[in-house]
Amino acid sequence: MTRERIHLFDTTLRDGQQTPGVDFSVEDKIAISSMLDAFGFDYVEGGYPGANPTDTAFFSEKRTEKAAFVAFGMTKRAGISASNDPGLAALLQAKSDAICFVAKSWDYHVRVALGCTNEENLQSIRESVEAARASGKKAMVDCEHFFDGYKANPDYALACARTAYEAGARWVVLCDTNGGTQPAEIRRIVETVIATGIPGSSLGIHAHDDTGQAVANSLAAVEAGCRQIQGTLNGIGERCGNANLVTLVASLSLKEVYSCRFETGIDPERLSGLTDLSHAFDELLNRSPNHQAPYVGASAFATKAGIHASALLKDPKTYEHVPPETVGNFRKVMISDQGGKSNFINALKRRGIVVQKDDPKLDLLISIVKEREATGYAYEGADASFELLAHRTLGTIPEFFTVDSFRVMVERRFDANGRIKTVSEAVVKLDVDGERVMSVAEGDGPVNALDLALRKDLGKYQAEIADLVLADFKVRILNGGTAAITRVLIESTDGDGTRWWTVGVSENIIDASFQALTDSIIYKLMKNRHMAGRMAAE
Ligand SMILES: CC(=O)SCCNC(=O)CCNC(=O)[C@H](O)C(C)(C)COP(=O)(O)OP(=O)(O)OC[C@H]1O[C@@H](n2cnc3c(N)ncnc32)[C@H](O)[C@@H]1OP(=O)(O)O
Ligand SMILES: CC(=O)C(=O)O
Repeated sequence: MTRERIHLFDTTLRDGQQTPGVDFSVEDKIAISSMLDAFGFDYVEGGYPGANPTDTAFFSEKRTEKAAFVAFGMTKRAGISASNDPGLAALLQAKSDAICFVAKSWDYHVRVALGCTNEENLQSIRESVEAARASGKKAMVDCEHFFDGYKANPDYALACARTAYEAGARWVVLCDTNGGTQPAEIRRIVETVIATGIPGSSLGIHAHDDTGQAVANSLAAVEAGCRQIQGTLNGIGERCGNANLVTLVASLSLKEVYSCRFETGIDPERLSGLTDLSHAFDELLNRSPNHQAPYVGASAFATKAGIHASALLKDPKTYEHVPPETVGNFRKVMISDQGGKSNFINALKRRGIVVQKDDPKLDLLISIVKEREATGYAYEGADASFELLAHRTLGTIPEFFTVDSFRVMVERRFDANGRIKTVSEAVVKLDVDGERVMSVAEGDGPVNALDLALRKDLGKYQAEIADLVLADFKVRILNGGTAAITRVLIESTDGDGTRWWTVGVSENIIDASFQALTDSIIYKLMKNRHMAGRMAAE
């Protein structure tokens, strides 16, 4: 059976730019448009030339190779001709393949926001589309507030869509601008539009996520006949965002109900790059990826529940709706107090530690983890500390060094110029293979001083930790008041780029930090001996 083509229209650089806190530079736009182009989206809407210097500069060149490069802007203003409208002129001059006009399709908006007559608005739509086509560009019309407009005055909303279609718009896009329309309404209204004679092959859907249903609304529109979907990477966009194209690409490709009927322009081999695309975009925005994002989130294929882990080990299909690798994600069975034996066996196996289900040491390890988690440890986020704890409990770890004592001082004093200075100094005494080692270091703060002192002299192991770097340090206070428990998570990295996380918990922040710091060093020494880090290296 031949499949119908769904055209994917990305508006990350236009509607995505309307997200509070998001502000793209020209360089950002260049980088993002090439990512979108390479991934295989059909249309890349780059912004609104003429509205601001960034967008005008961005449209001074065509920025895509395969995707159609689209400029966005409003239809000509009422009361002036198309040839005299400066906004329209900027759109026509932009180096784009197509123009996507935003047009009012709710008579209430025509009256209140535009202040012109319904007929004048239809004329603006018609003449704008004709002007775009006359300049050799494809025209599309985003019918703003189409669904709300249809509910208020169906004849007028339809007249706007029809005017765009008859003027030669390649796509007439039905917009749920305020994002409140429900999937059943979308389906019914799209079917009605098609019944009036505008074919689904010319209709698009632009859904906002104000009721958390932008993806569902887009799919409902496709089921009803629309063949273009507008959306954004990771669903960014005005207010609650736009339809998430990352989710839509995955569902259209992997869910049989869609994949047997439809195909997109995205090469199936690209699908395994979906997680990377989503995360690379977040990197560019300088924000952490959403762990619970469908398909691509770090938790999308993660479980910490023992019953789930047990079944996953027998067959991953038991708790996965699609194989994680199809979208470039991976399965993660975490260690936590929700876990039973299977969870632990699996987690240990991935670290190269083999233990039998009936081994009493396994029961001991499970009870230690559960006890420790009850006191504030969190091994889900501290793989390396978990691994060390397992080795210690199973008796498979060498004793590299022992800590005799440490001391940290924080002193506030005047420096030689009479300025107030706070100095931290740490002293660490270790036993390394029978040799007593004492190190003293000053640091920016007490934890920094302690870290420097601990790593200053590790006797015969010193050269081995030369490339160890502390990448991140997170402190969490677990209960309020002066007797609060502190959890410290430390992220470390080394010369080969491996990253690992260690944890320490104590009523004293310095003590909690010291535990996490020593775990990090011991893990590094284990790793150097190929006794650790299997999972980190996978
Ligand atoms: C649903 C959406 O997301 S639509 C896209 C919304 N995005 C943006 O607005 C971001 C970019 N916009 C801008 O930078 C500015 O609004 C500009 C440069 C486009 C226009 O700026 P200004 O000329 O100062 O107008 P301003 O922003 O104050 O108001 C919009 C004007 O456009 C008119 N207008 C709005 N939509 C349309 C339309 N579809 N067709 C014709 N005119 C329109 C309004 O009636 C209003 O006219 P008025 O100035 O006579 O009251
Ligand atoms: C055009 C657009 O962004 C909207 O109607 O939501």
